[in-house]
Amino acid sequence: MIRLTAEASPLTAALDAISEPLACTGACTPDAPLALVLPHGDELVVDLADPGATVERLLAHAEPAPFGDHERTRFDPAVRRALRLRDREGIRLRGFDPERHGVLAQVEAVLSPRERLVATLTDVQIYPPGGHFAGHRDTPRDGDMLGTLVVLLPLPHAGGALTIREGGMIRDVLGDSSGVPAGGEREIVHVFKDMSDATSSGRAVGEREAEGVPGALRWAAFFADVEHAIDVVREGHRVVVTYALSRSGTPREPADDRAAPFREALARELGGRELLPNGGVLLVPCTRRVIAPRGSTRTPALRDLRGLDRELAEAALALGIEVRVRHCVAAGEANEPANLAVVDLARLREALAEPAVAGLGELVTFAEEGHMLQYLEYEGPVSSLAPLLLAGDCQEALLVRARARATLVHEACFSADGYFGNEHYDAWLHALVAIEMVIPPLAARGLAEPEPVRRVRHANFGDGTVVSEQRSGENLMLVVRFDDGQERRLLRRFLVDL
Ligand SMILES: O=C(O)CCC(=O)C(=O)O
Ligand SMILES: [Fe+2]
Repeated sequence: MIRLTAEASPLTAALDAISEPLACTGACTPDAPLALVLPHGDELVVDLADPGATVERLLAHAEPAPFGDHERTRFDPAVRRALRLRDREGIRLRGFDPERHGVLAQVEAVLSPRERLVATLTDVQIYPPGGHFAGHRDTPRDGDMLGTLVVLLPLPHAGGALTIREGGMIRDVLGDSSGVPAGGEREIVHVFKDMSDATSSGRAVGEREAEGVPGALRWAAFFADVEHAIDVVREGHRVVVTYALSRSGTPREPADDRAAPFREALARELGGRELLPNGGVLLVPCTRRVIAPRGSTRTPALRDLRGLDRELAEAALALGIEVRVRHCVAAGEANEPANLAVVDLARLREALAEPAVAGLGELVTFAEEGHMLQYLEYEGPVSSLAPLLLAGDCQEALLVRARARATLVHEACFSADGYFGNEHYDAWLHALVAIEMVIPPLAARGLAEPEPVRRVRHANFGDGTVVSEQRSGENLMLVVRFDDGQERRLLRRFLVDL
């Protein structure tokens, strides 16, 4: 029977205590008059004294911005109403550079502590009054994409907050230019209410308040697979410069060892008898999706893991444990059926990597000790959560982190405004994965097998369990805990084996 260690386990407790931010924000001051330098040399000056003329200049070079609806590029103002500069390739923002201003280092510290990032300017977007962008994830451009950096130009506008959502919470990360405080959160109603706790550790961090600094640039960076949206702009024009953040392959020295509490808890568990005594797989669903090549059955590599997921895998490796990464499908958990997410199978199929879709079966609800577990039957070329849940006598354990649970459940209950990309997808997809930690049996961990339980019977005291044996001269004495709760020391010959 699967062991659900979601609540009680010291391992889940250690995991859930680790903070795992989805985003970070900050502000900085330009070091030259701001201008967008187009590839052929034209400059679109950002004149803070004359925002109207600035916007006119930008609009003269703009075209409607589309969005990605799976493989299609679409225009629909109900989903996205925005413009973008036509000459996006090779454009530069004079007065600001993510590396030079130290923004990249701040972003790395939060989103990629162990690998340097590269920022590539991808878009300049103009949200006019009424402009907005519905909830979406940023379409992977390649396997190295990690996140998105958004830099808000200091032009006056109201509304247009950038919000990120995961597990049913919306978090404001970039308010409007009047300085709506960042970090506010409100609940959205159409997804799991009871998942709200699961997101509490996902604070946007690092906000250095830009208020009072005229012309300051506010920025936000987030993992590309985090669902985010731009609220309706009520007044003025909201102009942002966006950068793709990609892994560079250059290692980085992390300031702190975030995974240490997990590594220490796992080391303790490995030294005890509770964790998978016969050996087995400890399955840890990931919080972040990985980017998988479309149509490929390739097993994701450790390096494909993002954020804390990778650090957890490395923590297990450091203890000499074999670690693998596998695809998985959505699973949900609740204490009563009414709280289970309504899984929209059609939408879920669309969100999964293609090889996984063929194997999707029926939605199954599973109850164990008053706990409901919902999952999808799955038979496919890549392994998933479902066969694990179906295997009655398996020695595997599922370690559901609060944050990963929110991710998995959220994946299964998309909002009414859909699941879009910021461009159509082509070769790459976001895919849900889990880390498999292969736990050796007790003997291989240097822990002897537990003593077999020995039961005995006494004519007067009834049945009991042998606690220890003692020699007393010629006599063998047994200490027996009888079923009445009493422990008695008796001569061996007055006891019969059961
Ligand atoms: O405008 C923003 O703040 C972000 C834009 C965005 O989400 C995108 O281009 O994908
Ligand atoms: Fe986006």
